[in-house]
Amino acid sequence: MNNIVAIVGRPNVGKSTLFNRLTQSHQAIVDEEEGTTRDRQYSKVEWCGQIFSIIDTGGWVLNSDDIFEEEINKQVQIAIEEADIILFLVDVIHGTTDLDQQIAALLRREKKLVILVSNKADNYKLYAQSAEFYALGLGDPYNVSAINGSGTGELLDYLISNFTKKVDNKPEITIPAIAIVGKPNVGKSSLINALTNEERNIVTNIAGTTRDSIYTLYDKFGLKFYLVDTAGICKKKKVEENSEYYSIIRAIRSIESSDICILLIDATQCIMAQDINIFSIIQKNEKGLIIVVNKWDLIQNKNPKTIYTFENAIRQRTAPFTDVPIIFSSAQTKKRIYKILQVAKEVYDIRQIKIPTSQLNRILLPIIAKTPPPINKGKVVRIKYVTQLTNTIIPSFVFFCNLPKWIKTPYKRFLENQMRKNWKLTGTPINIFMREK
Ligand SMILES: Nc1nc2c(ncn2[C@@H]2O[C@H](COP(=O)(O)OP(=O)(O)OP(=O)(O)O)[C@@H](O)[C@H]2O)c(=O)[nH]1
Ligand SMILES: Nc1nc2c(ncn2[C@@H]2O[C@H](COP(=O)(O)OP(=O)(O)OP(=O)(O)O)[C@@H](O)[C@H]2O)c(=O)[nH]1
Repeated sequence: MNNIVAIVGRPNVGKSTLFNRLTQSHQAIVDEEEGTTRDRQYSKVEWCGQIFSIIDTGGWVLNSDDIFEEEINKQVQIAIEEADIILFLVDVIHGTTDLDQQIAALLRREKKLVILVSNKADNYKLYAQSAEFYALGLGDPYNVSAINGSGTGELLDYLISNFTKKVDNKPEITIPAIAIVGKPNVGKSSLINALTNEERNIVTNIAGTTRDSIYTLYDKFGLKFYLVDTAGICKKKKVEENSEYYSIIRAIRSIESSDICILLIDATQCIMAQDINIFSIIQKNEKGLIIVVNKWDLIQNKNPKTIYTFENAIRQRTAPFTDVPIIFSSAQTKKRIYKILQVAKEVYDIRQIKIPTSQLNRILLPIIAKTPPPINKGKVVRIKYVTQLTNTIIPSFVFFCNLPKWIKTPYKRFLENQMRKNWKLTGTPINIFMREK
């Protein structure tokens, strides 16, 4: 499981600029494709071989200039509880404000590691000014300029040198670990209860260190699986219950610790921005995915078109990742809840698919011959053969060709779609790599 880093600070100190700087120029690992829209809230970063998740608290409020101090304080509190390291951003051009002092006071009270970042230090003259931040009582300020990038490499070095070693405590790798995630009130607890009620077969309940995930083993309906839960949840108070930021930061840990995510959406609301946020975290973590439309019992006058309309709406919003099972169920009436587990197991098995090289080439080469990569600036790209990589977490395929760099995202998508048409890869992301040969 990865470390989680949260960026906090008052509006306008440059949180989103720093987030973009850290995630874009230093290779956000999953977003490397050109043309993918990046959301500012969550990303995975790789620095010197270490992968971590980074969250920008500011991303959760639309017009953050107007947000109340109370809201900022709440977010800082959640970050303190849930993140591993906090980057506290201040603005060296503007200097210390009352709100900075309030946030610092909150941060000083806790034991969590806080890195004080003095942003907008675009030149040496400004570096000297950052001395005023010592008064915040959080140690040395780190001078960075999110805009021109200076200091950010050192900041990342320091950040990763402070990571705690995370031991993945999932006991057996051959059993699927399933996380049930979704926005507040969609029915996550109800589904877990429906699946596990009167359950007498709980074999183990392995709790890791405080912030790690808990894996509970179930042996039910002929299926063995772990349900992933996050430690430290129960002490949450009412105030935080409806905060999207809170539900997201909680979801991140469960998602990272699982193989398969069951994303619950509410039938009475269909698919909304908050659902899409969680969906994209699942995608970025390359997990198996099943979308469950819960509370299906509340939809009146269902006819064959109803499901079709729902499915369409979901696939439109989640494009281009549309090869995902969608199940309509009710945690309350228990309709189709076992189907969810069956499909989860199917997706888990699909992730282990091994396609023989001969089969890949027999099917894909004629397709490629018929629709070759487009000629780009006079360069003709020839794909010679394709093979699957072994020992990968998700199915990963290498296409050998003369000019790998000239194969762009649309053609890779075309190849992926062809693979999905010819092999059942539903519910799992796949990797397509181009290599020179
Ligand atoms: N000079 C300078 N300006 C910066 C730097 N980083 C950010 N800014 C500017 O500061 C302003 C605020 O930046 P944002 O990244 O939107 O700040 P934020 O903290 O995310 O703000 P909220 O969305 O309101 O929470 C923008 O005009 C940025 O261009 C920097 O390193 N140097
Ligand atoms: N009609 C109907 N109501 C449901 C169903 N599933 C859950 N509910 C109701 O929806 C409400 C929220 O359910 P929870 O299981 O607490 O939702 P949750 O996602 O765990 O909520 P948070 O803990 O806030 O994240 C409760 O009142 C449930 O009784 C369903 O399938 N049908």
